[in-house]
Order: sequence, then C-alpha cells, then structure tokens
Amino acid sequence: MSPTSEKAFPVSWDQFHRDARALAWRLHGAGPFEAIVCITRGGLVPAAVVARELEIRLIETVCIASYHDYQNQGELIVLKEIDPKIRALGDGSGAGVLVVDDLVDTGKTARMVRQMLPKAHFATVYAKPQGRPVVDTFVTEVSQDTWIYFPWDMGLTFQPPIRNGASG
Ligand SMILES: O=P(O)(O)OC[C@H]1O[C@H](OP(=O)(O)OP(=O)(O)O)[C@H](O)[C@@H]1O
Ligand SMILES: Nc1nc2[nH]cnc2c(=O)[nH]1
Ligand SMILES: [Mg+2]
Repeated sequence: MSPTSEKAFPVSWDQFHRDARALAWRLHGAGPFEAIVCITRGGLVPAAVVARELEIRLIETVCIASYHDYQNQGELIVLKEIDPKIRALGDGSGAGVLVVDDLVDTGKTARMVRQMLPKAHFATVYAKPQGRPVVDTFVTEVSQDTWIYFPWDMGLTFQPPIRNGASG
C-alpha cells in the first residue's frame, strides 16, 4: 500500500461480525474444510467467526508480519510456520484447508502462504484489486487507495462539529 492512502474505510465491531458471517455463508458451499489456517494477527478474528459458523475445530496459525510501519509494507517475515501435520493434509497439497485473513492488499502475504499450501482455499473479508486474484472468496472490495481501519485498532474519539471545519 502507498504511504498515504487517500480514503479511509473504518469498520465497527458490528460491521466486522456481519461481514465475517457473510464470508462464512459464502464458504459454506465451498467446503468441506478439515482445518483453518489463519494468518496472524489480522486473520485471528474472522477465523474465530468462520470456525464457529462452519463448526471447524482444528485451527492453526501462520504468523507473518510485513506492515511494520503504519501503511508501509516492508519485508515479509515468517515468525511461525504451519505445523507439518496441517501441511500434510490433502497429500501435502493443502486441499481441504481453509486459509483465512482479514484482508488482501498487494497480495504478497497471501502469495507467500499459497506457496506453502498450493491447493488450499483462500478467504478474506476485504480485498483490494491488486490482491483480489490471489483469493478464492471474499466479501467486500475496496479501492487500492483505501486504508481499512479495523475495530481492534480504533477507539472512540471526539468529533468536531461539521460547521467548525471538520473534514469528511
Ligand atoms: O496483501 P498484503 O499487501 O500482503 O497485505 C495484507 C496483510 O497485511 C496485514 O497484515 P500485517 O502484516 O499488517 O500484520 P497483522 O495482521 O499482524 O496486523 C493484513 O492483516 C494482511 O495479512
Ligand atoms: N489495517 C490495515 N492493514 C493493512 N495492511 C495492508 N493493507 C491494510 C489496510 O488497508 N488496513
Ligand atoms: Mg495480517
């Protein structure tokens, strides 16, 4: 993502729950899935909702960080690999595994996980155009120059009245 995204897309907890549940509805017909691999940390929250809706109890993580500095993507660092028992599913192809993340932006993170699980099903709640081809299922597309603000990154703050020069 570019250093300063022009548009902001703030998401409340209610909205995120609704969108994650909508993702589960879409995934319902795409399974069955033996396990979920969630890409931490952002994937943890939608993975919990999807796991509950699809009654999947085998949950693994792959821990990847790349946005070390706000809105600036750096080098991708894999902090924890996928457990070999999960990687062995589908005869080592990842077939039957559902990979969940909160969003796909450039697609770099998802592409790295695809190399680990080539036949897994990739799902995100939100997708930007550049990353869209890497995911199999998503709910809402936002433009590439939009920054999505998640509820776990935000708090309630005072809003100046519009008449006093507040910007939309
Ligand atoms: O498609 P990309 O351009 O690769 O970006 C998408 C990734 O970036 C964010 O994770 P981040 O690295 O910020 O770590 P976090 O999930 O711990 O916040 C987001 O949760 C995705 O995993
Ligand atoms: N919170 C957040 N993290 C990101 N990582 C890559 N793109 C985004 C984004 O739009 N919002
Ligand atoms: Mg992430």
